[in-house]
Amino acid sequence: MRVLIADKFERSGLEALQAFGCEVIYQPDLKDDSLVAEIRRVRPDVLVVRSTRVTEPMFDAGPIKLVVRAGAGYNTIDVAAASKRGIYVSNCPGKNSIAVAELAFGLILALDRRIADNVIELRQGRWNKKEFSKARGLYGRTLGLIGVGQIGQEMIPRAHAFGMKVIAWSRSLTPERAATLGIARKDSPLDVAREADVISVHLALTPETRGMIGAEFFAAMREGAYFINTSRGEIVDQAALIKAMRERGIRAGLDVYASEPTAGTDDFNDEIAREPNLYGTHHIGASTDQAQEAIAAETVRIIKTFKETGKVPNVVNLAERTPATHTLVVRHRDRPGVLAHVLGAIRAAEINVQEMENIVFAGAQAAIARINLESAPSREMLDRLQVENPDIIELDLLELKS
Ligand SMILES: NC(=O)c1ccc[n+]([C@@H]2O[C@H](COP(=O)([O-])OP(=O)(O)OC[C@H]3O[C@@H](n4cnc5c(N)ncnc54)[C@H](O)[C@@H]3O)[C@@H](O)[C@H]2O)c1
Ligand SMILES: O=C(O)CC[C@@H](O)C(=O)O
Repeated sequence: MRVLIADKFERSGLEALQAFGCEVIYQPDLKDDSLVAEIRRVRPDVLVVRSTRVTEPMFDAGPIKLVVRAGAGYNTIDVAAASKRGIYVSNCPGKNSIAVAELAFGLILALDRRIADNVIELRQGRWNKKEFSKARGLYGRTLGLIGVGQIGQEMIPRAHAFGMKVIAWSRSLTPERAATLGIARKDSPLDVAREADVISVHLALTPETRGMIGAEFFAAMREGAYFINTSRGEIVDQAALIKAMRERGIRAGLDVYASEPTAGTDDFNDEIAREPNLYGTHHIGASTDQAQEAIAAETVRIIKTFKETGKVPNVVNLAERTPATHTLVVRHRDRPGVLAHVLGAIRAAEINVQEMENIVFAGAQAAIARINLESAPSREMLDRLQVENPDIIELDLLELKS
């Protein structure tokens, strides 16, 4: 199996892939046209990326079967184009969530004590205890989470350790789950904005979350509250944030920006970087040794499983629901030709097959096939099938509940 790695990747992961027989091509600086050209030249089975964008021309350039996002967010991959071609896209959920929560807390503490400004003045040879002695402190304050996925959940015990109360909105957060986590559930992001002293955003970037945190949200925030975003820049309306920083004293800690470069070093001239109320980092949330080792190990597990079983862990682009309306259950003797016979009849009736599985009983004398179909075969067709093939023991048709 040939694996092209088009981003920075841990040595331990490279060695592990080679150890179980993968041919590894490690080209961390490839992107855009140079990546298309390399895919055409190398013809990889698997493409591994971090922030590198994966676009449709890359899928047309070679026989890629699997794209592994060595990280959590996969908005930089054209998942729709992959799905159209039957190419798996997998990610490494939860493997860098502690690192991101640590950075989010670093930003919260830094904003509260204005640590970066302290350091800058000290480096300039200026003692300014008078100015920097003003801080609110975190104890007893309220942290508001927008999104309680893997990272959001890591924020909770850290906030509790600082004596903070936690409130949260997340699209699937139930009151029971909130109670288990020891947090208060809010009905909307705006309810969180109104009640929190510190807000931290931990959403995936999707068409629904793009621009979700905008002017109304910032207007609802408490004057002078802190706003942290380590998820994706595009979730926030940056112009509205800058306005809130200038007019309402909102302090922001950002690790991500809609305009951020994909390369490791580049110019960055976004106006937000010059705002005095911004403490910004360089999309480094996931960049601890621990997190990168864990991401590499998970990437290796995904590729090893694929190589050895044909199955892929953590796939993000399988259909949640197919157009299947019925399941045909075929109990049969485990002999050649039975399933071909059934499938032939289904094809003749012009019925499309969706999912299909065949399980075999101990001793390999009998098996059951479950075939999900886009419409129901007629009773007459089922009766005929059974008469025509003595290896079919029984046929059942189940209607799928919508
Ligand atoms: N700064 C970094 O280096 C860094 C590192 C890891 C992840 N991230 C970003 O943080 C995001 C969250 O990571 P995670 O590990 O917690 O992921 P996760 O999948 O565990 O959580 C994602 C959250 O987004 C919510 N969500 C998804 N689609 C939504 C929709 N349409 N509407 C409302 N909510 C929706 C989910 O309900 C969940 O709460 C990632 O998607 C990634 O973009 C950044
Ligand atoms: O790989 C990185 O450095 C960033 C990864 C991060 O944004 C993620 O979504 O996991």
